[in-house]
Amino acid sequence: MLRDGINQSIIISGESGAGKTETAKIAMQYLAALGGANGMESEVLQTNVILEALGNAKTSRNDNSSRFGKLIEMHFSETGKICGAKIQTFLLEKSRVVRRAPGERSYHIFYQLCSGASPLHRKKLLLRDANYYNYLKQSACLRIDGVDDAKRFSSLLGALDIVQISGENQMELFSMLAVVLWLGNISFSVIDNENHVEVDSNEGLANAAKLLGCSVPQLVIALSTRKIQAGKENIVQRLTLTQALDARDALAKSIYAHLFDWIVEQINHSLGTGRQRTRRSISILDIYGFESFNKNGFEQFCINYANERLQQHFNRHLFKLEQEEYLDDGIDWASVEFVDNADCLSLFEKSL
Ligand SMILES: Nc1ncnc2c1ncn2[C@@H]1O[C@H](COP(=O)(O)OP(=O)(O)OP(=O)(O)O)[C@@H](O)[C@H]1O
Repeated sequence: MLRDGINQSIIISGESGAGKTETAKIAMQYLAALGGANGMESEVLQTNVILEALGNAKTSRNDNSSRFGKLIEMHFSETGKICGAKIQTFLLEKSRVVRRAPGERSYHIFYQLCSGASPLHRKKLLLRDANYYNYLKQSACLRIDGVDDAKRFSSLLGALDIVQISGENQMELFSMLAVVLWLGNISFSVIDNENHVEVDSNEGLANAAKLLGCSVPQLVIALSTRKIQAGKENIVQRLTLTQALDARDALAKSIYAHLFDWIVEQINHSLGTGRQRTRRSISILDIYGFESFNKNGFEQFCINYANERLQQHFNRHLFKLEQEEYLDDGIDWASVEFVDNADCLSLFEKSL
């Protein structure tokens, strides 16, 4: 980069468990050692701790599997010292927050928070142990051998401080995580023979509403009814049990995905603000591997197709991919929806 004045990129690809994330970290550590001078390098390295807590999880293949793609752009001064960085993330696996295969875990941060939060945090967040929450206990895997979640939580707090996420923002982050957990404990009762529901009045409902800053009736309306416009009139309809469970899970996934984007924004703010912007950069791309499922050819086709198209995405920035869960066969795998590109969309639809 310094010799030729040309920016460099390192693309790390491979299937899940191949070692992409570890390799990316080693590459970052190497660049930080070469270009370290003003403390910025330790900020850049600490971003890994935060992003792994929020974006990595135990899967059947890898105890620390990245469930998102990451592009980190490290900026250097004329003399080759790190002077800033920018992170872009892609394709967070949202469905993991509400559902996953047995023996796998949700995102590390939930277990870290439940086992490592201080008594004061626990009180403010109305927090219980991980095995109290349906979203966490459903896959019958709360711990990872050799991993101390409480210790990791303490490292996470240190990293959040180093990256200059304020105490107030840290509390907001933890509150929203607690909301997600309490949402999973909200249940519904069927009240008629058309399967319409009302929300059970339990502590999940009360705590989620309190942490969200809304009233219980407001949350009840949001989770159990929908508004339909008929002419000039708004008609409120009760949801069926399936619809209400979907609405609850969609809210949990959406909060988590926004939280993830928000923390990346905060990190970028901290790594970029007031620092010297240069044109010299080395980028490291770490994109997670799609697992291979041998159920049928169509799934394999989608996985291959997605991988191929992902490469093009990063090369040409032509279209946007959005991860969606593939619901109707009960398998929790990542299908891919192509957006903003008629070509890809029509090919994808044809395959369906
Ligand atoms: N260089 C290395 N030295 C020691 N162990 C490693 C190294 N690279 C990988 N491993 C081991 O392999 C495991 C999986 O590596 P890693 O998480 O980097 O895979 P990955 O390709 O990023 O997987 P995924 O796509 O699921 O995120 C690590 O947790 C670690 O135990």
